[in-house]
Amino acid sequence: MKITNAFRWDKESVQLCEIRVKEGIIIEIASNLSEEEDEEVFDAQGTFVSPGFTDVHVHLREPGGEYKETIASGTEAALRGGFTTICPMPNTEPVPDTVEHLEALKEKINESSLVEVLPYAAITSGQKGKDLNDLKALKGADAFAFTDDGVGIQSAAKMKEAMEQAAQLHMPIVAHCEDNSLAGNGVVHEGAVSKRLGLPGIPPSAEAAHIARDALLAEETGCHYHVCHVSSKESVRVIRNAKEAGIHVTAEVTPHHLLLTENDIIEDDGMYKMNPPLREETDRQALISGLEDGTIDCIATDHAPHAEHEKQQSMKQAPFGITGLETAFPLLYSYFVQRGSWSLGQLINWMTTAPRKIFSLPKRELEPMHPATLTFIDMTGNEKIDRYTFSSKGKNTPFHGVSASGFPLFTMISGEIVWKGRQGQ
Ligand SMILES: NC(=O)N[C@@H](CC(=O)O)C(=O)O
Ligand SMILES: [Zn+2]
Repeated sequence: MKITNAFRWDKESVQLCEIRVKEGIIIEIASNLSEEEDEEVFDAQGTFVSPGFTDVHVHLREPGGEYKETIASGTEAALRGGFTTICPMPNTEPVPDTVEHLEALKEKINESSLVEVLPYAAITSGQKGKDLNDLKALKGADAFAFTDDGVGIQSAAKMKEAMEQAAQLHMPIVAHCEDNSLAGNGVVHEGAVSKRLGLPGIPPSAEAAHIARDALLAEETGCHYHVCHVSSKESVRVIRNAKEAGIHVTAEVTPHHLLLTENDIIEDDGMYKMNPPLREETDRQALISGLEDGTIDCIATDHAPHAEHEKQQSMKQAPFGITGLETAFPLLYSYFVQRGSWSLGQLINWMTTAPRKIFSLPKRELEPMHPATLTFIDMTGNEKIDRYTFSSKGKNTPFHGVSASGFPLFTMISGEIVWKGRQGQ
């Protein structure tokens, strides 16, 4: 197959290109490729082509929470957002905390996923923070990495034990950093908005204290420690210091923490409730500079679908989380790339190469010998985000009605167009 009329990021600028694909693999890329007899031609219609995005932090809810999302609906949302590899978190029912549970989950994934799905296994039994799982056996059953995301591991001793074992297995420990004794029953950032709305707050130290503790444990044990959804300037500082000390720490940031602050919360509205919470403008700026200077390694959506009746409640009642797969690229492209803060190359790197490098996944570059697993993005059109058109069952986004460019037009996996939903919409 010859892909024509596509633009790509070529070192410093966007260039028109043609891509030859044989048996699902990219074999040639040039501004003009020769004609081959009887070759199928795919007209990319002037879209921008990128390797499919990788998201190392999503919630698919299956098994146990199928009313919020299923593997089928979540992976369709991934395709629609341009993601071709996603890593679901283990806060499901049951939790993938045994080989049996993980195997059952992998079977469900084989049956219904539309993209590559690499599931995490939990660190502790039932994610209760008490009994360590058989990490060696879970690695043997292809766990992507270990995490109790959704909840922080409260005991430092338990975290150390997990890291000791993970280090021996050369597997990362991925952490939702939250000290419950500091977070309490908080629902928003502890600050102006928690005061104005009379809601219990979550101080930044609830996150940063865990990161500091765990960075020391990672140093002691030699474990690779990855921090989920960093939200505060204090956390960025702690991670920067840890990296400077040579500790193997990596970190991710979500689009919503890069784009929103507590000031976007006008009233007591469950749609703005997420964990960690939206913080202050100085935090948002620290996250942006942390990403730009390499303190934060990659972007992950923390796609957290919930049912409408759950999110249309007040802050105290609604569950934490917002969806992200179908809005991540357009929002970041429109806000940071179109306005000139980032190059397209930077954004693509944080959503493709960087997350794969953190977790030593096979590279997916726009280069010969790499799989033709590609996302084609419409860079010129502009449309309003409409949560009712989401493939995800979770319509819970605070970005409904926001105008953006950069929506994927089609997604290709190993040379096959597997999604072209936006055509003619
Ligand atoms: N981020 C959230 O607000 N919620 C996540 C849990 C998590 O990632 O911590 C969820 O499972 O809904
Ligand atoms: Zn989390």
